[in-house]
Amino acid sequence: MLLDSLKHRLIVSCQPVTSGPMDNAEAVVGFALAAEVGGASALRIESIAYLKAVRPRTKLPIVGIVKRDLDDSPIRITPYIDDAVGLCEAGADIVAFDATDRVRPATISALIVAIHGRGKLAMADCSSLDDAKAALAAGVDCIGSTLSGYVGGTVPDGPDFELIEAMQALTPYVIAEGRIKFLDDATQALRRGAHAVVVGSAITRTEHVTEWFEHEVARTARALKSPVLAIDIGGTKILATLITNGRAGAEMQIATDRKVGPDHWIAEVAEAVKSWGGQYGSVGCAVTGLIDDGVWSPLNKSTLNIPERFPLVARLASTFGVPAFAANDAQSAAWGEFRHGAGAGQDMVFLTISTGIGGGIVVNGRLLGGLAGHYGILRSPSTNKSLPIEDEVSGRWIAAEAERAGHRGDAATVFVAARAGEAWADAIIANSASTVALLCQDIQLTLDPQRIVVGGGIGLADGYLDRVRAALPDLGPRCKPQIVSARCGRHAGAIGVAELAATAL
Ligand SMILES: CC(=O)N[C@H](C=O)[C@@H](O)[C@H](O)[C@H](O)COP(=O)(O)O
Repeated sequence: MLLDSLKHRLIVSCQPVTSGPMDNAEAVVGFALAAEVGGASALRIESIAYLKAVRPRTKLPIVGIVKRDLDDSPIRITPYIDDAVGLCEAGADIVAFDATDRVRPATISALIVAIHGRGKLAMADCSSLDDAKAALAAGVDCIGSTLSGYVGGTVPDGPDFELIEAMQALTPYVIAEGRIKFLDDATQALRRGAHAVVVGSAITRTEHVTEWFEHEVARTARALKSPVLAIDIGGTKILATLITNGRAGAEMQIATDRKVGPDHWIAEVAEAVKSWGGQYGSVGCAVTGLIDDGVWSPLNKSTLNIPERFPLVARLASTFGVPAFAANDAQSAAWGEFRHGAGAGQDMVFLTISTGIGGGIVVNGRLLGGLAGHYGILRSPSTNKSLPIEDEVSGRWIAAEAERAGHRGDAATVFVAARAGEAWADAIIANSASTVALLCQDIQLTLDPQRIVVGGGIGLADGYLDRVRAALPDLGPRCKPQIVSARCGRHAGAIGVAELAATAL
């Protein structure tokens, strides 16, 4: 039957926005013929008049509907028997009607009798699985997800894939319809079991499509010109800066008072940037530790002792009076490098090697959140399994090793000594670099990123990355990580979190 010929095919709904400039037969016929040229397998046409205009111009099957706004019923699609009859007579092959469980002028059974009596197929536009069950029990030939999201409450953004998937248990003739806007929506609908897919607005409602683009363009324009207040809270210092489109403007820095907590740090920053009030529209905060749903928890209390589950985003929003966003600092820096630095828009892993080790992962153009990239606390099989890897690599470890070798000083002094040819210092740096080399190799073998971007005081110390590259195991050229130096410097976290905030908010 006709429905079988529509298996895995595209149906284009050509419905002008009522009273809009396209609300005339000529425009509807134009859209219908353009859809046919483009390869549509069927059309969905609204109103008897437009169906009569389209019918003689194409051999494609047509799903016909009549839309009405009734005073005494919320039923909008083909509410009356006369509508169904008129559509059949105007040449519809399938007549679709509102099958929602609401006060209605004509029963579902009566509509089906009228449609089947004229040799046409009946399609139930459903809002739920219960609608679909009732319509099938009454004898419809196919069911659509058309009205999901339109029977009360806020209309969701995307298609109702769950309903589409669940409907398959009832019949093979499930038509995915409603808010299918992107190529991926259409293919997903088919993968999740739809028999055919209807696209309307995204193809034929130029007013809507224009609006979608305009909205995004205006949003981006706002983001590009309005600075974000970016705050980077680290174990030793707090940096606040105004970031506009990846560039740092005014900035201030204060030492992190480790004896107090986040409420105090936020209050301190608010006081220090008071004069910037009114210049920014949102705040982004990069922090050491874990951010889940705007809530901040420590991962390593020795880096910074913060309470469990601190409501960071809520506190920032109430303190600064603008929408707020927060992310882990190394993940933020990864995003900063990806968008404006050495990542160059390629899939990458970022490592910051300084007092400890942090990291972030960008895969398929998306920054992974949660725990992803917290390499510092990894217990690597290639190193001492009982210790986090940062305890065999970082600035703290380098200084501690130096002391064990009888040389007091910080990591920088060890680098100076190594450059001066001191064997003890050279051995410590070589050890740290070879552990990082193994980490980079493990990263390459798990994620195969296009580049590994390394930053941080140790990572960017003169000659360090060359040592890392030299210490990579020889697994052949295909397995070799591309290790490059970070470019956003100390602003990487701020730049990244500002951009994440601008996008998320
Ligand atoms: C809810 C309702 O009245 N839906 C109508 C049903 O015919 C049309 O307005 C939609 O355009 C059609 O379903 C296609 O959906 P979308 O335009 O989202 O691709």
